[in-house]
Amino acid sequence: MTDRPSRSRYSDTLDIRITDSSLRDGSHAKRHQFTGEDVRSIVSALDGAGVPVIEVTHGDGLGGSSFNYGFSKTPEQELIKIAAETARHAKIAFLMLPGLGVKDDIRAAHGNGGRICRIATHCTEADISVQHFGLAREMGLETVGFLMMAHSTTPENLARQARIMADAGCQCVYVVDSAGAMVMDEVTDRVAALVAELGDDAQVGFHGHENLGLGVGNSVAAVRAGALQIDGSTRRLGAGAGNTPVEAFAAVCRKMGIRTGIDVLKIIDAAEDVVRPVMDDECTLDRMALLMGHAGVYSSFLKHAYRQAERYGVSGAQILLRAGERRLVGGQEDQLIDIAVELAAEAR
Ligand SMILES: CC[C@H](O)CC(=O)C(=O)O
Ligand SMILES: [Mn+2]
Repeated sequence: MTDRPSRSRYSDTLDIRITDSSLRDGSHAKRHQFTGEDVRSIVSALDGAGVPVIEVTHGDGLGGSSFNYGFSKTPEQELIKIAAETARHAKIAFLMLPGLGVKDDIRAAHGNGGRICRIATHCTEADISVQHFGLAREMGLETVGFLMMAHSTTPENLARQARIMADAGCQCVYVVDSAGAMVMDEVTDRVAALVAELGDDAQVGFHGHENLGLGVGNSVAAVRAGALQIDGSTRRLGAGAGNTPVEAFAAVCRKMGIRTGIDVLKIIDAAEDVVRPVMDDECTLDRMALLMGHAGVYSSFLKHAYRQAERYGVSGAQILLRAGERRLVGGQEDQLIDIAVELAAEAR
């Protein structure tokens, strides 16, 4: 990728670039229990199907393995190393949230073969990413910025935050629909605002969740508005109802004449034969997931809400609805416990 990306297509051979996040966003759905063998088999299958970028990290990014977010079964740096040793063509990406991960984690991920550093902040807090983008660029890493919970601010504000990331060295800023709460026009407006603001300074990307069943449709809207990088997860393996299914999106792109470099038949097989057996359950659009899209709740809260509902004998749906009312953001997982305690007290 060059420093001054094309605005009309990703490269000479790709119209857009797809990043598969099954081994990072999918970590939420697996309660962070991926093994080295899971990573080896999934990376091998995705790489063989032509997926150009594969993201591997704890679901909450570097340093996420903790009491608050859930401990990893296998250290993420080991998983990144296995992924980099397995991939023959795909680049390995890793995610970090400043504060949860630290600069030494970026250095370690680079040492283990990670080549794309994706830095995520809440959509109004891009300023906390500045030094991390600086470090990543100094190290020769490709950089991506994630503006999370993008439904919760206006396109204009989001564009201002994207400008902060781009000025800090971010080469592609993503509109991140963390809650799967956006409908097509909202995606179009936000992506278009970032494209207008960033011009040739940085590309624009879109990361969707399926909580309203709109992952593929929203991703198409993003591409139409000028996004050149799109995230998805094979078999939707991601938080909430999962992410935009890569195999479905690749098939839709093929029909629309959008070049992704992904072999549709191979990725369909990988989804069924390799990714599904690793999953505990399908990522489904059930009541809890749909409520998240409806109420604008961070998708990674889903498993936490289930756990606290069971622990305190209260309704998981009520926990999520209150989380939406309070506009909780990523990092406030502990407040789900407070809500569950409150609901239990109210029921007495
Ligand atoms: C780092 C937490 C989160 O899962 C990032 C992400 O994928 C999102 O906000 O959707
Ligand atoms: Mn996500």
